Parts: sequence; structure tokens; C-alpha cells
Amino acid sequence: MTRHLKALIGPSILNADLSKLYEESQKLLDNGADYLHLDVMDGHFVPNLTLGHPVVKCLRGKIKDAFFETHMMVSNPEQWILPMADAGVNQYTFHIEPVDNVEEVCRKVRENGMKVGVAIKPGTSVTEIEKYISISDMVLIMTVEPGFGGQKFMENQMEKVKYLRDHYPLLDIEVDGGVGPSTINCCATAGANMIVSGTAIIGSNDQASTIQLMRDAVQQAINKK
Ligand SMILES: O=C(CO)[C@H](O)[C@H](O)COP(=O)(O)O
Ligand SMILES: [Fe+2]
Repeated sequence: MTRHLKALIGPSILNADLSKLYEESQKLLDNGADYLHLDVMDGHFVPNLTLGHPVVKCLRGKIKDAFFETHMMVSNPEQWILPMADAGVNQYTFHIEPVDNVEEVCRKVRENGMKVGVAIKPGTSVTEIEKYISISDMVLIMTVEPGFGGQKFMENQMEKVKYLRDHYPLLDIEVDGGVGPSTINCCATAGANMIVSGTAIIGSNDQASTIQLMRDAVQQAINKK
């Protein structure tokens, strides 16, 4: 069977009203989100704290069938594999920067029934992550310094996306940080097919059209290639 790239939009709930995590998440799904991108920060790898596996587990209790990706901005990603698998996470995306044995973490993530995503910060070279493509399901190119929502999109990171798309036509490539209607074309033409967008969707007064607009831009770019 031929595999085709798919345009997927995964809203980040980071800048939503987290006292209403379930309602905000369900609303995003009702408005057409393809998956949920849950930002996990440990106050060590990044200077911020968000949520952990107990919260993800409660959310899974209320939302049974959506695809959950956790973006693990943590110093020891190996530590949270089991609890996140138990919480019902579908994809475990972690940063390679603090990890000594990336292969081992990738293997354990899969052993625990989750897809594995590998992520790099803006200062990390694309060749650092290229080594792990064969043992992962997705690559995340950060387009802001991880830690906070609502930052400015770093266009220079598109070189990494272009490089990866040229060399790996069917690779799932995700971008995250400052992505919205004004920056989506940049991401789409560079070759990203999985789009994380926080502030632009959460702050939109028409979430469904904002999600649709971004998915259409990405799908059109895929169809042109
Ligand atoms: O990983 C993140 C920050 O580290 C978030 O996913 C990202 O910033 C999304 O929010 P926004 O679209 O507002 O930038
Ligand atoms: Fe994220």
C-alpha cells in the first residue's frame, strides 16, 4: 500500500484557560483538530512548568478517542515513558538535547505502545536528529525556543524542514512555535505536514476556520510536490 503524507493540525492548549482543560480540548476537537499537542515542561529543561501525566490521565478519562501527543520538554524523558503510556498517550515526542542514549529512549517508547517523536531546539543542527529518523515516527523542528507559548516564529528554522523534506519525502515533519495563519505558508512550502499551533487557534474567534485554513495550506503544498 502506498503511504501518503497527510496534513494534520494539532492545537497546543498551552495558552488556553487551563482551569477548563477538558472543555477547551473538546472544543478544539469539535472544531476539527486532528490531534492534541500537550506541552509537558519540567522547570529544568525549560524555565516553565505545565502539566504532567496525572493531568493527561484525567483528560484521557474524558476524551476517549483523540490522538494525544505529549511534547516532553524535560531533562529526563526516559523517566516519564511508563506513566505517560499508562495515561493513554499515543505519541511521546522528546527532545534529544539532554539525552545520552536516544536509541534506548526511542526503543522504550515503542515497547510501551506509543509512537515516538524526536525534537530539536532552534540551536541544534538538523544532522543531530537525522541519525534517529530510522528509529522514530516523526521529527519536530521547534520554531521558537521551547518554554512558552505566544512567541515569534523563527523563519530561519525552515532550512531544516526543507532539508528533511528533500531527503525524506514521506517523513512526518512537525513544526511548533509561533505558527498561525500568517506563518503557515512558510511551513507548508518548506515541507512540514504536522502543524502545532497554540495562541493563533486558541485566540481565534472562529477556531474551525483557522484550523481549516491551515490544513488546506499544508495539503495544497503536499499535493503540489
Ligand atoms: O512547545 C511549545 C512551547 O515550548 C508550544 O507547543 C508552542 O509554543 C505553541 O504555542 P504558540 O503557537 O502560541 O507558539
Ligand atoms: Fe509544543
